Amino acid sequence: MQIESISGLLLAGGRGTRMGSVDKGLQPFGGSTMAAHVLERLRPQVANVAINANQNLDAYGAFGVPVWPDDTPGFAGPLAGLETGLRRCTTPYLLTVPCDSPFLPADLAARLLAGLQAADADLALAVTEENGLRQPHPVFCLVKADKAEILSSYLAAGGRRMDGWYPQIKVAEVLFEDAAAFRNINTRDELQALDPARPPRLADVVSCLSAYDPDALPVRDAQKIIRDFVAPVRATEQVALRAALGRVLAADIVSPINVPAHDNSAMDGYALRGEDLLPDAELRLRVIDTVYAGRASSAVAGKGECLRIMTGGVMPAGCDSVVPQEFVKVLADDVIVMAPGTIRPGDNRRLAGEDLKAGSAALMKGKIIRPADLGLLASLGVAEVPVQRRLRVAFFSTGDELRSIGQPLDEGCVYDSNRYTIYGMLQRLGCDIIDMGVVRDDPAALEAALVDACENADAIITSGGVSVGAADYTRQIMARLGDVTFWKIGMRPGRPLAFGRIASGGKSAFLFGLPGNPVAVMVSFYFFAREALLRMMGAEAPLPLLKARSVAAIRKKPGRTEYQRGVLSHGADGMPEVRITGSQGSGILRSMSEANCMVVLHDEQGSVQAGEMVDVLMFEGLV
Ligand SMILES: Nc1nc2c(c(=O)[nH]1)N[C@H]1C(S)=C(S)[C@@H](COP(=O)(O)OP(=O)(O)OC[C@H]3O[C@@H](n4cnc5c(N)ncnc54)[C@H](O)[C@@H]3O)O[C@H]1N2
Ligand code: MOO
Ligand SMILES: [Mg+2]
Repeated sequence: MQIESISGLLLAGGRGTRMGSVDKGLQPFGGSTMAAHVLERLRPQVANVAINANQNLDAYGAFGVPVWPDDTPGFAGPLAGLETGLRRCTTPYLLTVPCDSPFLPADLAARLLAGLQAADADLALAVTEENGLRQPHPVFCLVKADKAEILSSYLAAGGRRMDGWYPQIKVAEVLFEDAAAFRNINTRDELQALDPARPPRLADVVSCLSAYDPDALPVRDAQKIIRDFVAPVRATEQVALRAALGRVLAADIVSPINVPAHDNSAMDGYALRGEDLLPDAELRLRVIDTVYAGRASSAVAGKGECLRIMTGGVMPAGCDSVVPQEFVKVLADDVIVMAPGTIRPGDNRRLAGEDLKAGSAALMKGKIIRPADLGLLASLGVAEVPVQRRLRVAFFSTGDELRSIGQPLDEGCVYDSNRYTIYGMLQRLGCDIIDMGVVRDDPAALEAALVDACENADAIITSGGVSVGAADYTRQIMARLGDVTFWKIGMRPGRPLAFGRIASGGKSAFLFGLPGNPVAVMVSFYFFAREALLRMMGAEAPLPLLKARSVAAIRKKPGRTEYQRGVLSHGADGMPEVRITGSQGSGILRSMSEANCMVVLHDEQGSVQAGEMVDVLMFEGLV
């Protein structure tokens, strides 16, 4: 075996000066550390692994492999690490890799060995070609272990250059096509930018759009950015079956049994052998036993025999069909007759596993559990189910003019209604809510509220202050706390929207800064926040748009999406029809309350003629 002849050495002995004198290998990366990533890629390629390190020896020791500091003192560079490794190497070859190149090729050892052997060399190093220039990577090298002496005398003479001892040995270069695999990470910025566990930035997500104008953003682009940016919360919990109602299933549920477990009767009647049925003559059968649901019979029906059977009773041996009792004549206690053509073979038999087969997926991960699902799970005997942990959503209203219920309504003030509509919408989604009340138009208060929310919630919903008014501090503070962007969306109502992620105290939360107007807040919630929150909960539940006939003409300009409050009912022909209700001003909550749906008039749509079909979103049944 080739692997058996090679030992691996992770070079982690540097000072990491370019990263601010930190130990590079131990820097967090991709959910662990850079060294852990390199080790993971190196291990399968070699017989054994060791680490060359000069600081934090305990931390490196925690990887469970030998840790060797340089024999040559004074941070003499990677060559000192190579020397240390060669002297301790117990196999014919030593392969070195640096601790700051986490993407190293999976076939590094095999290809260097092939190159070394083909050239009958003592050392093989990796090279790549970038823009026609040959780029050597001398720290990715495979060396014959018996060259330790030569290297030691070079070091002892004060030599430090990686290639300084090449004249004394035979060196082979091995060309690798994938230059990116040798990328090394030198600065904190590179560390962040290349970290596979790094959450995307809004700028990354936005760059996927062909055209992006934050001041004229189409609804569907805003929805796409939000969808691509939010990430599901990973935590799950096990709950008792009833407690799972409305929760999001965290794993597929595989049926442990057939449902039903046996072939059984769908009718109260007589179980018989289909082959006994006569096409054109009356059939007379002898009743040999009775089968009740839950009490099977051991009797076996022979030719001309049947069993009385109840709905749900297990089909007796030999029988494959059931005739309902109202279709037969009972001649005596144990004799029935039936007319020809009353049933066909196989009728009224429910097959084992016709509901669910053992081993098949009964429910898929990501499903929001409804009453039917509870029943289905119960039919499998499942007592507990894994669900996503509830999403924690903090929300508050902003504005000096807002008063809470119970406070006197001072001049120029309004009662805070947004906190109640948001409460209702979040409750229906099944979130754990943190109601943070009203926050004054004061930068310090606003910042404190956002920081508090960020540290305690997965998502934050605010209302007000995202437009351009003089007291709208929200924008500046949100932008300061994280990666937040402000949009003017091509829609009515709900034009301004803030969206992003803020961070504080090592925690982060997705932020939806909804506009203050009471109808705009609801429309923005339903058409932007709802799907994103569901996605964070691990569920995909696109808005269920239906079609209805518009009773009257609706004026509409193409080029923006309009959400009009509507009342859906049934027309004279029984088909659904919708009429627009009340004033459509974005502060008029009464018409929102009167409505039972929203009429959605899309970007490209112009005015609607009476009788034309339009999309509607029903409020009832909407999570
Ligand atoms: N010059 C411009 N002015 C406005 C624009 C614009 O583009 N240029 N956009 C308008 C649109 S559209 C909307 S929507 C609002 C959004 O404004 P804000 O998000 O900054 O919200 P506020 O100014 O704080 O409040 C607007 C309105 O809503 C009432 N409100 C706010 N919060 C509540 C609450 N919790 N309960 C009840 N009512 C609330 C508030 O009193 C205001 O009347 O901006 C337009 N202006
Ligand atoms: O569009 Mo604003 O959002 O009019 O209320
Ligand atoms: Mg404002």
